Amino acid sequence: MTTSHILQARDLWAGHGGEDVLRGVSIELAAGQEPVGIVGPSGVGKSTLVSALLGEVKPSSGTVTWGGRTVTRLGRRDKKTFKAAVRRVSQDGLPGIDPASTVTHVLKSGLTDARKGGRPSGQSIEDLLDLVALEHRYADRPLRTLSGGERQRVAMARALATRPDVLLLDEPLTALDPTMRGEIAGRVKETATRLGTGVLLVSHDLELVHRMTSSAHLLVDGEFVESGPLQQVLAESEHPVVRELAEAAPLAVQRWS
Ligand SMILES: Nc1ncnc2c1ncn2[C@@H]1O[C@H](COP(=O)(O)OP(=O)(O)OP(=O)(O)O)[C@@H](O)[C@H]1O
Repeated sequence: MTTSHILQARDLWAGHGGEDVLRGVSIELAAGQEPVGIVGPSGVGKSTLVSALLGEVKPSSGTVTWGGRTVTRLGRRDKKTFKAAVRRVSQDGLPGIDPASTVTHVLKSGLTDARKGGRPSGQSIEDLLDLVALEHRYADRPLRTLSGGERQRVAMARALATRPDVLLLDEPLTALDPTMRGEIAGRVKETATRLGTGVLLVSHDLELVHRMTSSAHLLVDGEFVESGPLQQVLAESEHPVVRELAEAAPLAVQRWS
């Protein structure tokens, strides 16, 4: 039995090269929670927040904790548990992985992470391919032969292999065409609901955020300037940057009833 912990940032200030990008962000993520979105213009710190939540960027002030422990100071054993419990899928798909690796090899690494982190996932390679609508014949394909969108789907399947408590999705489906993006988003949402995985979705794609999450934070210059159901925030906010986003939003998101 694995215990599920809360991943929490409190009054987080963090950035790069001694310069803070995030200025006092607080957020809580946990298993069983409704998916949450983060929306904001380019360069406001969305990816930095995800990196800080994973302990890759150290706060200059404030805290990021998992089950009450500081994520940058987890011991070896807790790190393995954390790695399986909190998973990221980024725009890059599968950075740092040998392009000659097969899809099966990549997915097995996810299942290994699950085992090392004490999360027996019980899923087969075929189950994982089904989650992201990839045919089973993809199992033997080397990564270098996959399209960008197919790689992103393999990355998503690998992240789901541990049945994580929290999934951090940082522009995870940008390489997919809109139809496939909608299809995979639907499957991920359904899988996350079934597994009780809490999802944080960072995206420029307002339609995707609207579709996958029930509430969103609007991040501007490193601060959450609005939070709530995306349509409502876009309709009601008087913040000038949010107004700009609202005016550029697709009609399906602008329609507020
Ligand atoms: N490794 C790094 N070293 C130095 N500066 C960085 C680094 N990573 C990000 N930054 C800077 O931090 C700021 C925030 O970047 P971040 O990637 O978090 O923004 P973002 O909101 O995710 O942007 P986008 O929507 O364009 O992906 C930017 O000004 C960026 O140039």
